[in-house]
Amino acid sequence: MTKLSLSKDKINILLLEGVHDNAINELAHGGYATVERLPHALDESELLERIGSVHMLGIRSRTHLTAKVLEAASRLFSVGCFCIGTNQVDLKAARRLGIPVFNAPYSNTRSVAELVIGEIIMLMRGIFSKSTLVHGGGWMKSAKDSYEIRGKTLGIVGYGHIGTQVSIMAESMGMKVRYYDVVNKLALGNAQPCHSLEELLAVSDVVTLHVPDTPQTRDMIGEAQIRAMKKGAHLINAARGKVVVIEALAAALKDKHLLGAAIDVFPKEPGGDKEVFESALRGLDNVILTPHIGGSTMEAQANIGTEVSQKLIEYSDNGSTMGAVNFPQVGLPVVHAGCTRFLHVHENRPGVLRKINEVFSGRNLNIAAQYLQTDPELGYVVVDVDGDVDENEVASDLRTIEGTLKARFLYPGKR
Ligand SMILES: NC(=O)c1ccc[n+]([C@@H]2O[C@H](COP(=O)([O-])OP(=O)(O)OC[C@H]3O[C@@H](n4cnc5c(N)ncnc54)[C@H](O)[C@@H]3O)[C@@H](O)[C@H]2O)c1
Ligand SMILES: O=C(O)[C@H](O)COP(=O)(O)O
Repeated sequence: MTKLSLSKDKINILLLEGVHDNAINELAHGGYATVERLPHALDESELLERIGSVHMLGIRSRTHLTAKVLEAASRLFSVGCFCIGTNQVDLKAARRLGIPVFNAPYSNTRSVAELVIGEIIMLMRGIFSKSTLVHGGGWMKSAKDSYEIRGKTLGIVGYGHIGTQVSIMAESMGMKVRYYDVVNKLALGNAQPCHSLEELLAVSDVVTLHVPDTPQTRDMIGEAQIRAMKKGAHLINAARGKVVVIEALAAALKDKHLLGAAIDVFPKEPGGDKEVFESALRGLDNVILTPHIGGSTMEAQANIGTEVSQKLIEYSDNGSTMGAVNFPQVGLPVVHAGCTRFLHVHENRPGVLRKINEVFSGRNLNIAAQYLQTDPELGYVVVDVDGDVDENEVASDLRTIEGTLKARFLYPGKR
């Protein structure tokens, strides 16, 4: 019979991209010691080779989990993105396969916000080009194109976790803050909303982007938007690379329409540290280029390591999907004493719940507790059943119900 649940020592965990030690420690503390950690990302073919034996996978922004990889992941039951962004995962495919995806929605927020604040000052003082000149033995003592940030206008596109942090810090340093968001957001401090992106671009001395990668934000800052910015303004992108059309930005920097830019994320980023970084921005004056390190601080990585592994453990131990980005959210108490917990993920269609209950009533099993959460497409049911029960048999029957995406029980050792 197919094994439908495993003891913790048989749960294979693969962590990619140098996830912090805290993740390993937290997992070990939770009883999960079969962990392999690699310092780098894997490409699609490497993932396809290895994914078949993995039960829990941890990645950061460089690992792309395509539908093809997820479909080959026959044992995978959860994914942890040890970062904020989840656009590198085909979330719909993961849902369809009954795999919840977790992330750390704000553990590196402060790190990105601090980097942006530093960059605003560096850009407006032209520090990067001046420093490069001095490194080369040059000397150019001048105030030309050097400005205080006090009294200048910062335009924030995307007033979410990071955007609002930047807003508060920038105001406390004397900047005026304007922001644009597609959702109505509470203005913090004296920040003022703009009715359109165009309005924000026209009034800002520095524009900083903090939107996710979505079909709506792809190429959001192209030729027309860059030319709509004030002459002599600066652009910062520490959000996602595909938001800015790099060639249009490079042209505007070359003809001095913009005086500077700080770019941390790129439409095409090297797959590893040994790959050469190619970009039209390389070598341009007063352009700070960083290798996607907005969230790469010791503090952020440590916090993320703990936060995401806790979510993976909760789901594995308990079935809780709180914090999953692609799944109905079910927060669960510990399993009722003397009970077995079954987890069932299914397409949200009429009759599934009835059939699930029939599997238990048909065996004269008493349901001690039941938790259900659905969204328009997906249903997630957790059932605690009293007394002696042949877990493998019940789980097998649950799997035969039409519309089932995943069914398993919590291994007795986990209770
Ligand atoms: N450089 C890095 O290392 C790094 C680190 C952390 C996060 N990030 C990226 O930063 C981005 C923002 O992160 P966050 O935590 O602030 O996210 P968030 O979800 O808290 O905020 C994003 C905001 O953008 C708004 N938004 C969405 N689409 C928009 C549109 N078309 N126009 C205007 N506003 C729009 C949303 O309403 C939301 O308020 C994400 O893409 C994340 O992946 C990068
Ligand atoms: O989404 C994020 O949190 C950032 O892009 C950071 O990603 P990283 O963990 O790959 O540095």
